[in-house]
Amino acid sequence: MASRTSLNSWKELETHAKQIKDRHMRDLFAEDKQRFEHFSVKLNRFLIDYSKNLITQETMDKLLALAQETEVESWRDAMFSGDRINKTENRAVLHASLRNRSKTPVYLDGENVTEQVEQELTRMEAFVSQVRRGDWRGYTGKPIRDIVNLGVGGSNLGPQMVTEALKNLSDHSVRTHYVSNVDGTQIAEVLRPLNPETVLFIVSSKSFSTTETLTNAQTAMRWLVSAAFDDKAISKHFVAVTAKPDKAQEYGFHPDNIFRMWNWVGGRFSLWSAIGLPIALEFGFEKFIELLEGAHEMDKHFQSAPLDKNAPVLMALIAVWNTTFLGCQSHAILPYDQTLHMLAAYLQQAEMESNGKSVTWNGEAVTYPTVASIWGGLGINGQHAFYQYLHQSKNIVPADFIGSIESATPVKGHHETLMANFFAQTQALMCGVNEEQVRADLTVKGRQPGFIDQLAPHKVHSGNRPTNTILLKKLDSWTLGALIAMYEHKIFVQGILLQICSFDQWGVELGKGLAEKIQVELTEGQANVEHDSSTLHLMEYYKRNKQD
Ligand SMILES: O=P(O)(O)OC[C@H]1O[C@](O)(CO)[C@@H](O)[C@@H]1O
Repeated sequence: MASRTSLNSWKELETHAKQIKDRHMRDLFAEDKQRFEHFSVKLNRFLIDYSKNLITQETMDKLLALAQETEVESWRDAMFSGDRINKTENRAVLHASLRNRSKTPVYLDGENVTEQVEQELTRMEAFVSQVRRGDWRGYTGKPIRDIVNLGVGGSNLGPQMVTEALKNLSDHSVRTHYVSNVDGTQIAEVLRPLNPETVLFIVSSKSFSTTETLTNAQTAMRWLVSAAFDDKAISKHFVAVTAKPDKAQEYGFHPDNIFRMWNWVGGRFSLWSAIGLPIALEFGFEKFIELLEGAHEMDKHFQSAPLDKNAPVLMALIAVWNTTFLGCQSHAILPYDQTLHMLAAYLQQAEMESNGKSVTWNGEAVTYPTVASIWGGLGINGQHAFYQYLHQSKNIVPADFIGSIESATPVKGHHETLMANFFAQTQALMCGVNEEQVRADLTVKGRQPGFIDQLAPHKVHSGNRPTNTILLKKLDSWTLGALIAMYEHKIFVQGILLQICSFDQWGVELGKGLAEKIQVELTEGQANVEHDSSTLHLMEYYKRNKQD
């Protein structure tokens, strides 16, 4: 297969990027009064405006030609129909089947995946209603009040992000808590106020071999048994979610307490599976289904909309344009919605674990920047923290601004202030303010010429800083499902455009393997002299001072 850099569209984009770098978005807006209409898409319950990027129609035509040349549509169809597009792990990529509310059959190795998903959803529904109705009882016969999810990465971030995002919709039948870190502080703090009689633990691990999660599971089991004085209490207080049910059984879980996921779901794309159990427990099964329905609507849009109106495709093209062709190295996620305070952390894993790679799917070194580093946080708080950097740093950081027309929790006088900032920021980042305007402004304010000379350069904002604006009608489970699915598909399309396998994560293995060896050396023996001198000395210093 031809390398990406040899494609006509790629070469044209490289040339075009050099030409457009000297243009300012301010002028592009002045030249095209219809710019918003040209560069925005309206979807059911949300709108995406990508007009505040350094693009023209020519740019979009060339980017769309790249999508054609890289056969985005046939890759997309291959994914939905269960082809093994995760080549390095020889796996299908079927997370969209988890929310296939149309229930169209999808076959993998002769088995109907849709049927398997429906069966597991039925089991989840029964379990959720048992727990929420108070029929699932703990070892002293009391109903469950607190759910503690033990999982890390994809087995934590998705459910926790969604739980936080929908917090205001909880009826408080149960409360969910999350423990992901193996640092004992987290589990100790979470368990401290809880009553073992009324806690249900979910051990969430696709592989059921993640040390951090299994260490937390052991601690939680000890905590429970030391209160119940009976190992049998475990089956009333522990369920597992995994793609390796045999391992969970070996660990002592009864088959009825094991919820299934599958190898064809990547951990970071798994919140739609039983990994989302904490969401269903806290908000009810109906809300969980609404989340799936919103995502399914996005799947249908992704599958059917023409490329130039296709939200995930457009978002991916813009991301590749900014990162690969214009050289921006990071990307900020800036929600103006308190409930989305974990979105940046969630997307960090989704995007960076998927596309943070430097070989193509053929194993050749990539010669172009792939994915930006993803970071961010609540917009309004960021304005008083890191936005200085966004506005005036030498580095250009493209950003996604995400806000809602209706507040999730209306409080008189708050939402307009929030949204005024939301709109002001993308305008300021795009337009900036030049020295002439700064001087004129200071003069009107009656400042002395000497003072103006001194201050003016500091007040200049170059502008021309790219942003996407995503405006939701209201953050609810349906819209959230659609939003997350949009980002998932964006990440996938980015991978296709860049010739990267988005669904493996080999880069996490080296450190994991080393940690296993070092843990033995820390607990049982000497540090291996073959470590580099920094690691060796750090370990020795650690051991010496720990003993002292
Ligand atoms: O669900 P598991 O198998 O415990 O894995 C947790 C996380 O660890 C990773 O494998 C990275 O180490 C992620 O991809 C995954 O989401």
